[in-house]
Amino acid sequence: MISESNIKTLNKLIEHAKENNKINPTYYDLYDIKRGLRNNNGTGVLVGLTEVGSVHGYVIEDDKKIPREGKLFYRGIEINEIVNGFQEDKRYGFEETIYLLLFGKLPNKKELDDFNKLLGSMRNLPSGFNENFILKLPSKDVMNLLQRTILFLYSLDDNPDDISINNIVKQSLYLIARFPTIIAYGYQAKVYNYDNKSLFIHPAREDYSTAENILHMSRADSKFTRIEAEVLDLSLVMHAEHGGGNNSAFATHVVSSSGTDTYSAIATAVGSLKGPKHGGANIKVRNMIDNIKENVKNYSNKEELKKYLKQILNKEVFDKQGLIYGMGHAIYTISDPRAMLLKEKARELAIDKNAVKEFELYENIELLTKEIFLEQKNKLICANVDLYSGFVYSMLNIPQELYTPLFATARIASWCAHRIEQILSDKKIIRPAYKNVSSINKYVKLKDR
Ligand SMILES: CC(=O)SCCNC(=O)CCNC(=O)[C@H](O)C(C)(C)COP(=O)(O)OP(=O)(O)OC[C@H]1O[C@@H](n2cnc3c(N)ncnc32)[C@H](O)[C@@H]1OP(=O)(O)O
Ligand SMILES: O=C([O-])CC(=O)C(=O)O
Repeated sequence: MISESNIKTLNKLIEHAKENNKINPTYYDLYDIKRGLRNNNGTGVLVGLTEVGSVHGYVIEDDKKIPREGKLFYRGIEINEIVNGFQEDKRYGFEETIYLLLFGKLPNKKELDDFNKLLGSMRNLPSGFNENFILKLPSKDVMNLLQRTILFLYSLDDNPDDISINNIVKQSLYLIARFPTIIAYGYQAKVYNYDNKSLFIHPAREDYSTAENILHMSRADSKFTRIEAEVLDLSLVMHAEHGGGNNSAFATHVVSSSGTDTYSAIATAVGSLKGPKHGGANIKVRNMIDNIKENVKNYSNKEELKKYLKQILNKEVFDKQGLIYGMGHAIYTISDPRAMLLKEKARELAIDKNAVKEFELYENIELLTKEIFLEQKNKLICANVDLYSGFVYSMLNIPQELYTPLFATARIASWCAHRIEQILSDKKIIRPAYKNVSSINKYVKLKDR
C-alpha cells in the first residue's frame, strides 16, 4: 500500500513530468522534423533495404501520393498467389510461409516435410519450464506473459549471446515453434488463476501444424474441426510479414543493429506489437464493438452508428483516444488485401454461425468511417487487417486473450527474417538524431533551490 504522503509526492512528480516534457509544437516544422519517420507527403523516410516483403498502397507522382489498391508480397510473391497455392492443394500454408520468409525460397515437398518435422520436434518447452515460469507466474495479459517468457528462455540457452547466423537460425526456429505452446499455456494459466476455470495442459503434437497445435493446446477438450484449423492457418499466413518499416519489424531492426541477443530482440518486437496502434488494435476492435453495442440502441441504423463513430473520433466516448480501431494504415489507402480476404471469410462464417447482424456492424463501421474521413478530412482511409480478424476468431471460438498473441505467433516469422537480414547485410548501428531545443541551464546547489 502506498502511504498518503507518498501519494502526494507521486502526484507532484506527475505534475512535473507533465509540465517539463512538452516540446513547442511549432519547432517540429521549424526544424523539419520527420515525425513518425514520415516525409511531408506522408510516405515513410527510407531507412533500409529488404528482400523479405513489400507493401504497396500508393504511387508517387510529382512528389504526391496517389492512392492505389493495396498489394502485399512475401519474398516477391503476391500474398493472394501464396494463399491460392496452398488452398488449391488443400494443405496448411503457414509453415511454408515461415520457410519462404526466413530462407528466401519456396520449399519443395521434401524440404517442407523435413521443415515440418524439425518444427514439430522443437515445440515443447524445456522440462519443468511451464510449471516454473508460466503456471507459477501467470499474467492477466498473454502478450506480457509471452514477452517475459521469451526472456526466461534466454536463461536456459547455453549459448544465448552468440549472434552467428548458425546460432540465430536455430534460436529463431525454436522460438517460432514454441510461440503456440507459450501462448496456449499462458492463456490456460490466465483463466485458471484469474477466471476460476479448470486447468488443462496438453503437450504439443509433433504431427500437428502450427494452427492445429494452437487449437489443440488452448482448448480443454483439445478438439477442433478442419475448417477451424484452415481459417486460423490462413490468418497466420496473412499476419506473417509487412515489410521492414512496420513498428515491430523496425523495432527488431533497431535493437538487432546494437548486436543484442535474439531473445532481447524478439521480446522488443512483442512489446511493440502489443500497442493498440499496431497489433493490439485487434483486441481494441473487439472492445469498441462491445462498447458500440452497449451504447447505440439500434446499431443497425447507419445514422445512429455514424453519430457514435463521430463521438469516438471526437474523444467523447469509448476509450477517448479519438481512434476508430481497425481503420487506417500508414501505407494502404484504398484497400488492405488482408482485410479484404478476412472480410470474405468473416462473411462466410457469419452466415454459417447466424451472426450476420454482427458482421454487418463491422461492415458498417468500415463504410461509415470511410465516409466520415472523406467528408471531414477529404482523406481516403481503409479497413486494416485488425478490423475483421477478431470477428473471425470469435466465430472460431478463439478467446479474446489470444487475439494479439496469435498475431505475434504469425509475425515472429518475419521478425526473425528481418533480424537475419539486418545482421548479414547492414552492420551499422541505427542511431538517428534528436535536436536539443532546451535552454542552457545552470546547476543550482541543493541549499539554494
Ligand atoms: C497491424 C497494424 O498495425 S494495422 C494498424 C492497426 N491500428 C489501428 O487500427 C489503430 C487505428 N488506426 C490508426 O491509429 C492509424 O490509422 C495508424 C496508426 C494505423 C496509421 O496512422 P498514420 O500512419 O498516422 O496514418 P495517416 O498518416 O494516414 O493518418 C493521418 C491522420 O488520420 C488519423 N487517423 C488515421 N487512422 C485513424 C483512425 N483509425 N481513427 C482516427 N484517426 C485516424 C491519424 O491519427 C492522422 O491524424 P493527424 O493528421 O491529426 O495526426
Ligand atoms: O505496416 C504497418 O505499418 C502495420 C503492420 O504491421 C501491418 O499492417 O501488418
